[in-house]
Amino acid sequence: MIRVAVSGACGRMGSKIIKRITREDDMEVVAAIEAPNTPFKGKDVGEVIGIGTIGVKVTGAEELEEALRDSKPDVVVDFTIADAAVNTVEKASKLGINLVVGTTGFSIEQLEKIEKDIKEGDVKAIIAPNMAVGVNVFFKVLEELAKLLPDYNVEIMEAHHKHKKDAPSGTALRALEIIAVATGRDPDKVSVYGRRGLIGERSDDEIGVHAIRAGDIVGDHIVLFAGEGERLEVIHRAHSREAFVSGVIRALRFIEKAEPGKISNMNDVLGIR
Ligand SMILES: NC(=O)c1ccc[n+]([C@@H]2O[C@H](COP(=O)([O-])OP(=O)(O)OC[C@H]3O[C@@H](n4cnc5c(N)ncnc54)[C@H](O)[C@@H]3O)[C@@H](O)[C@H]2O)c1
Ligand SMILES: O=C(O)C1=N[C@H](C(=O)O)CCC1
Repeated sequence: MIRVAVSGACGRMGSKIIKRITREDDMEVVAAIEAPNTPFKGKDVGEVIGIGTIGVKVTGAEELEEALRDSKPDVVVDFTIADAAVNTVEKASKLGINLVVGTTGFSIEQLEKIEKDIKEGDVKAIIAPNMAVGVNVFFKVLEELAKLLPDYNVEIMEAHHKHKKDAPSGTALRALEIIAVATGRDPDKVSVYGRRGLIGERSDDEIGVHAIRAGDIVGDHIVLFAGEGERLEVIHRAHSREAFVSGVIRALRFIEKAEPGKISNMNDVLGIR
């Protein structure tokens, strides 16, 4: 049995991950962590998320370390916000517990700290801004297209629900990085986030990144490659969060095979080269 602690347990993703784990034969939820001083503290997480009692009480993140020591998970899954995920990685790494992190919105400094903690703890970790299988194939297609169409103008557009806190999405930022690196550009130098005013002509080098927030959109990503008289568009649309949850389950089954002390991604899980 894979013993799993879920941080962000009552959120949109955390609750769906817990529901799915309870239906799998080879894994079980052993801890449910929520925001510090959560009103759900002490309640059975199954009751809170509407699946009935599962025998795991919600713990506030102020007691994260004790909760991890007591419940002895093999893996901590984190779908929270960047600051919280950095803390999860620090505590889990110190305790030698493996990690599956789907949280997005990290700063460069936060990513450096995460990398350092995982290295020092010598734990196995899968961190990916998008766990959907289709998105990870989409990344591979983007890399190939960027090499095939190096002088086409690239624009990246993403749309998500109105509750999403970070922008642009982690997925859009990964697409930017993949396309820029594949064409020998520095993503930080060529990215242009939205456009407004008398900005002059577009340079061929730049890559535009645009974020839409509206209603209950689960997650759309559109990348267009435009040349003279034509454009090629690659689109991924998530219809349901189950697409991400399925990726989390695959990551949980893979993690024992990941390299310790290093951050693995969904390419490693899915065998995409
Ligand atoms: N990698 C992927 O496939 C993928 C898919 C969907 C969402 N995400 C990312 O996952 C994150 C969460 O998304 P969501 O839609 O579930 O958000 P959400 O707001 O519904 O859920 C986040 C939960 O984390 C809790 N939380 C806040 N601070 C905490 C702390 N210190 N410790 C523990 N829990 C804490 C919140 O109370 C909330 O219940 C976002 O960064 C989002 O971009 C990634
Ligand atoms: O709902 C969200 O928030 C999502 N965030 C991820 C991102 O930022 O890329 C992936 C899909 C859903």
